[in-house]
Amino acid sequence: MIFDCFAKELIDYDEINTSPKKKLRYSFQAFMDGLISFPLNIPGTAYHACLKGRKNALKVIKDKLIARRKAPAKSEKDHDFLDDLLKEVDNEDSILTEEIAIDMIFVLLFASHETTSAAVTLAVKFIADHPKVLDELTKEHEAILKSRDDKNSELTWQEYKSMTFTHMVINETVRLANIVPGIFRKALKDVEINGYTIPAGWLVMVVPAVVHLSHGKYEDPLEFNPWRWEGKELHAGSKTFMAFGGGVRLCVGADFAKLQMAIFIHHMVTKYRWRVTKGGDIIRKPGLIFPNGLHIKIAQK
Ligand code: HEM
Repeated sequence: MIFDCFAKELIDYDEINTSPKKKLRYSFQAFMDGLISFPLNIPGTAYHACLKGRKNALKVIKDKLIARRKAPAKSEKDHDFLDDLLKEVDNEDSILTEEIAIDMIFVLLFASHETTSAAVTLAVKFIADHPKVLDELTKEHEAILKSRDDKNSELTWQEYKSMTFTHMVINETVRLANIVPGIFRKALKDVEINGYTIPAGWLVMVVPAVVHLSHGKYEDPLEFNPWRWEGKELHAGSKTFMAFGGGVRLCVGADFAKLQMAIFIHHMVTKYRWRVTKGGDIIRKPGLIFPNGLHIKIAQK
């Protein structure tokens, strides 16, 4: 659902009505599955499928771009991110080229869909497993509804900002989830660390899970305990919290992902009750995978 929504907003791509074999999502799936794999490019390997998935996805995006050049959006209603990018490509002073625009859309589709959907799925599971968390969330969100002047209003930005406990739940979910298994940096100069030297030019892979699940950094690190965030900074990365990375390369979609999660939680806890009926096992491949899905029985409150 999240992928379909993104593909529509970015390039007006209709995933639902595309034939199964041509679905962009499957190209991304193959790309993801072989992203961290032995680089053996022969048919049948995950690496080969990964390269093929990337090629197919880039072709779909390029075809969209060519088609849009021929038939630009007619009205504001039809306008999407691709139109904005093409406007920028055509700007004389711009450094953006059509190739960069295609890569950008590819990266956004890749970076956005699996991450947010895995986080939302895990939040559903964690909340179902922890009734006290559900109670606290329900209190927070019902208070928002009660204090509204206009009962028909949608969620407002101010209301979103007031969801302190929800943000604690989101942080705790992504801390345990470690959705992105590794963050990469390059040493620009020799770096001395604990008696070792990382030579200039070396690639460093930071593994957030090592920090997030460390007994030295978090008490009972494997426990889902949103209250551990009480009084702590909830909206920035740090040396002990890097679910969205950190520094200048901090995830550009972090706020958007958290907003999506908060809106989802708002509707879930104010309108529904659910319980897990099947699945919920998790494996890493290297992203989070639910091999048997997460089946829930859901009913209106
Ligand atoms: C729960 C959801 C998400 C998680 C856990 C997540 C996590 C991350 C992490 C760990 C990084 C690496 C940051 C670093 O190197 O310091 C990253 C980068 C990035 N993310 Fe996300 N992300 C999420 C959702 C999104 C969404 C919704 C978008 C797009 C709308 C997005 C777009 C990006 C992009 C473009 C980068 C590359 C930024 C750069 O290198 O400058 N992410 N994300």
